[in-house]
Amino acid sequence: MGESIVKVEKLSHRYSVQWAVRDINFEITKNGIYGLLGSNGAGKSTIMNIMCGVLKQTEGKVYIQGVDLAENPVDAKRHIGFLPQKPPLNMDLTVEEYLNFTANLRWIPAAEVSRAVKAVMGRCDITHFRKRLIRNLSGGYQQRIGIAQAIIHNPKFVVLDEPTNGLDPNQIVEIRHLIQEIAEERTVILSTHILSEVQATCDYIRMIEQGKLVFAGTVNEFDNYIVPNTLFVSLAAAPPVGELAAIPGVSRVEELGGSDYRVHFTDKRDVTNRIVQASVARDWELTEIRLEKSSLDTIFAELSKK
Ligand SMILES: Nc1ncnc2c1ncn2[C@@H]1O[C@H](COP(=O)(O)OP(=O)(O)OP(=O)(O)O)[C@@H](O)[C@H]1O
Repeated sequence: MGESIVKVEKLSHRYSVQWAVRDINFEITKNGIYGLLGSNGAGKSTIMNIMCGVLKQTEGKVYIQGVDLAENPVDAKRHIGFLPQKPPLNMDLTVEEYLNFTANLRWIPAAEVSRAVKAVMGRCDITHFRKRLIRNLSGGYQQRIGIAQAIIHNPKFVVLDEPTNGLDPNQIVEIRHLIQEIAEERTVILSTHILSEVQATCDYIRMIEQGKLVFAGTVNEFDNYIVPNTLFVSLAAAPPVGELAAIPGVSRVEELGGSDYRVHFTDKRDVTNRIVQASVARDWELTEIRLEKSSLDTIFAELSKK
């Protein structure tokens, strides 16, 4: 096991009377991209704000590189870069003015500010916009500036709260790419409520639901853990539903209207083959067959059962 990058111990947080986060424990010892996944209101921002020292927890401990965040916030924060859900941009500054300002906030020595700003603008591919007012840039570029301010002091640990939220599909691809680049040298934790976002960008998943940690592992482990168990099948020459249900391995068939069916199964590979073979043999005119992806709600329901 490598050195501890982040350790969260018995973390709980209460806003007035309601617990938003309850008894969260995890440790990160390997570099990579960690996805903090959970539906809206699950507690992701609360955990991230606490891990970055922006919100003081009700109970529990957070250690960054072994430094207790509550006891030595200045030391611990030198290792943290944070992009909150609402990027802290000053729209009336130019990109360069704003990054100079954030470099000072991050205790970069005066003699090194200009070099650090230049380096981070190059890293985030915003150098050509350095003289532009932030308000005049697109959402994707504003998000790049948000990421630039988070890494200007070269932290080991970067926290990005919903970094692709509100961006268009092209901007999402570009920001994901940038996140993957910056994660080559450091640990990144990002939050999202979109499962495909985690699958596209992350190496590891921490899943939170109703303030509790319900899964911690690699993206592959997550995909294997939550195996979909339904197929969508479309048959132009629809057979009596009993014939489909009689195929070995099929546990139940739902009629979705027209020529569409949802087939519940116990073994994916066998059932897919058998449906294709039966369709050819009996002229059912198969036009579509695909695994149905589990929604976050279904996954959460499955995880709660395990
Ligand atoms: N300042 C606050 N005062 C009271 N309750 C709050 C406050 N901030 C968050 N909450 C509540 O705490 C719970 C967790 O919220 P949090 O913002 O951490 O969730 P989230 O997973 O980040 O959701 P989202 O994706 O919608 O931002 C929610 O029930 C939310 O309503």
